[in-house]
Amino acid sequence: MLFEIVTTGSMLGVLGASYYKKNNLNSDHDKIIKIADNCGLYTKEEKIRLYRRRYNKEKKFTEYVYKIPLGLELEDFQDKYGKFKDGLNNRSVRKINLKDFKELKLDKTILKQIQNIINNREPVNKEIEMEYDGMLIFRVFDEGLTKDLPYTKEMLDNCKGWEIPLGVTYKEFVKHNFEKMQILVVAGQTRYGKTVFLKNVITSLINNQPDNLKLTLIDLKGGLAFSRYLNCKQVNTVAKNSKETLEALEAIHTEMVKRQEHFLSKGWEDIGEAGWTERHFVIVDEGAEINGFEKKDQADRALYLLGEIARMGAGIGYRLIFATQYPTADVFPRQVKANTSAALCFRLKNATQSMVVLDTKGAESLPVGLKGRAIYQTDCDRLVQTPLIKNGFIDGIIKPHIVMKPRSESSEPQNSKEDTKAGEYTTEFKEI
Ligand SMILES: Nc1ncnc2c1ncn2[C@@H]1O[C@H](COP(=O)(O)OP(=O)(O)OP(=O)(O)O)[C@@H](O)[C@H]1O
Repeated sequence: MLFEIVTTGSMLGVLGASYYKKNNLNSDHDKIIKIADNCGLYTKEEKIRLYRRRYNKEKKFTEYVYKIPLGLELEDFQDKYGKFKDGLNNRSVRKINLKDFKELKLDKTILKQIQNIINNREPVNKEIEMEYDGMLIFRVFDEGLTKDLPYTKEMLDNCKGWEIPLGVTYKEFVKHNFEKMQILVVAGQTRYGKTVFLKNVITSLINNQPDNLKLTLIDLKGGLAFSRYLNCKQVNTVAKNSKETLEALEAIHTEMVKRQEHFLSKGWEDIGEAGWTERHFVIVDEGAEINGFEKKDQADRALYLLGEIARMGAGIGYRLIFATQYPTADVFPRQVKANTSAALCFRLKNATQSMVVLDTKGAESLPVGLKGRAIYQTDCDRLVQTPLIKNGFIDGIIKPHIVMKPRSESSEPQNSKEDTKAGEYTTEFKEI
């Protein structure tokens, strides 16, 4: 009996799926034609004409190739992107999930359960992409960007060197490479995923570069978010207030100046040429708090030092991540903004804030309440879903890297010599 139901169910599922695909193909093409018509994308003599259609099974998209009327160009169609996208997503579809048949309960409600499976409808979530290559290429992806991306070990294994898993777009996995883009600004309204992303960065780097990573964590939200990393051997400092922040930044600055002199004396152009493998990451969570330091001269000094790390640091092995929920012009040290090559921007309050971070509007229009959704800006802007890393997963990864460190009230870096004054520590340069 069970076998019959499952077999019948599977057959219905297969038929349903192929019915869905066939109709889906036709209706998407019909819709594209109709939307183009309604948007005035035709001339007196001609309308767009389908030349070829092909389904890419692996990447799950249908490619429609259209001949477009003379006098129209790709941009005319791209301008109507929103209309095409909404038009292709304006309904729900019957979707039979085969795995639901496996979960059937053998009781008197069985027919009802099968009916529910067959009548199941889900909103469509397609993404489109347009390109011109003598013809207009219209790619309709079966699935748009996911709303939910768990962080996995596979993602981590996929990252090499100084890469970390940044997230996914609707069509690919995206990594951020700190060797190529050494400064990263992270912005977003509260509770949209900044801290989770920073924990992703720290955990990924600890796992992939355990012997080369050095971390200075400046957590001006009280130090709780980063507390689980406190005893990791890669963590040099966790600074939680203005005093500790200044001490840590002064120490880094002193070290940077010495390192620069050393490079000069050796004739090395950068850390690559020096052959040094260590990278020192300075991660600031809630950079806007610096402006709120009690003494203005302390705030100015801290912003200046961060600016110096951004200006001088990249070539000699320093990396900076500056995160804030209040991206106004005065929050960003000028040098940080000027030297930033990448930004990850979650939803922001308004277009002005978006302009500060991305130099363009858009972050204010990201979906309300959708955590982890962001614009990743490098040489282009990409809409991404960032991975959600769970604390249990983090603890498993960092466990082998935890060492017992002496508890100290001060945030003086672990490798500072006892006789150095606060804000000063000695770096021994090792040639390899
Ligand atoms: N990528 C993600 N995917 C799904 N949910 C997420 C993601 N990132 C964060 N969240 C959820 O949102 C909550 C808030 O995230 P997070 O603490 O990173 O926010 P935040 O931007 O740092 O906020 P605040 O500025 O107030 O510290 C998390 O506890 C988690 O439940």
